[in-house]
Amino acid sequence: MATTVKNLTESSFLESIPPKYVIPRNPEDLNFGEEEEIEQQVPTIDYYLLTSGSQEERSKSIENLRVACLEWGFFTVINHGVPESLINEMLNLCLSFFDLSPADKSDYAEKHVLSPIRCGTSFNAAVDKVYFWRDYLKIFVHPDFSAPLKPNGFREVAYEYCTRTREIVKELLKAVSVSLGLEEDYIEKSLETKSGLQILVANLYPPCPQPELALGMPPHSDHGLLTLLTQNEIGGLQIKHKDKWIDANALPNSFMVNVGDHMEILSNGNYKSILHRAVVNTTATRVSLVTANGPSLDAVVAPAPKLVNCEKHPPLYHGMKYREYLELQQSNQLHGKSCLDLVRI
Ligand SMILES: O=C(O)CCC(=O)C(=O)O
Ligand SMILES: [Fe+2]
Repeated sequence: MATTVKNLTESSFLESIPPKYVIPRNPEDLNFGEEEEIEQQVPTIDYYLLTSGSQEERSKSIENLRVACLEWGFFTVINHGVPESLINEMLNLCLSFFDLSPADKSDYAEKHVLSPIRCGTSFNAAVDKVYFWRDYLKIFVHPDFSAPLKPNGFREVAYEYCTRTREIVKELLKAVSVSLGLEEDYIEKSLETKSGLQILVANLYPPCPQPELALGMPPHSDHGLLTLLTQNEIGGLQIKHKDKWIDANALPNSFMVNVGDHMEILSNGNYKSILHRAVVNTTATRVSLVTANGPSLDAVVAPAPKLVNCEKHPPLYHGMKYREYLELQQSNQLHGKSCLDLVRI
């Protein structure tokens, strides 16, 4: 297995990064390190008002969600009801997983991209031309729940965490359906999200001696419908908004949510998946905790017929089975929206 970033940084004192981690700069990264401070404008969705508010509050929240998906592809969810203690426990257990010995992790190391438990470094070390400053653990947690045997307690806490976040996604998907002018249960029914794929991803970004030369994750969009992200107190997520990279600074006890490629396809391009990346820093280890929430693996995802009208709104994407898309995206280098480009008409 390729050396993890954690081992690289802990085994000796590093003054510079190995050449394999130096990211070639391209014009889209010109403002690297000069991100605009406009995080206060990132839309916020109050989950309590959306799900338990009055009819008027729900309608207003759905309208906020529509604008967030349309103009940003990204929003922050507050008042979601998941206890902070559960989130912290999950973050700590992920850190403990990365601390396990190589022998304890070997069963999961660099497995096939559709294996239920997989850990490794970079994005896909077998194909990455440059390595990213990131180690990861990816677990399929729905419709079948998997979990590593160690550390102790991981299984129980992950089960609870994933159940709670899936409930939030279910409610958000209903609201997104309505915001697109579809039946409330349209996404649930057409993409069989009751048996939808949920993947829990833990990302570890150890301190990096030359953060301006490396990236934790390259610019990319996510597969699936909605990705929920939380992190320890260290920031690093950036989103591309109106052609500029901006820091996505989390509000306390919130989830950052991004629109995934399959939402873009289903909405026939009305809601675009958002490009994002992770930057690293010299001083602190960052851990981010992601749940990727998608259709059923066997669902064929295509634009909703109601959003297609041959003259004004022709279909913009071919249908493709989610399993095939996922395998394609995860097996190749992660690069912008290159996977989505393959299904664009
Ligand atoms: O750690 C982050 O901020 C980004 C993680 C991410 O984009 C992903 O896991 O897909
Ligand atoms: Fe992502």
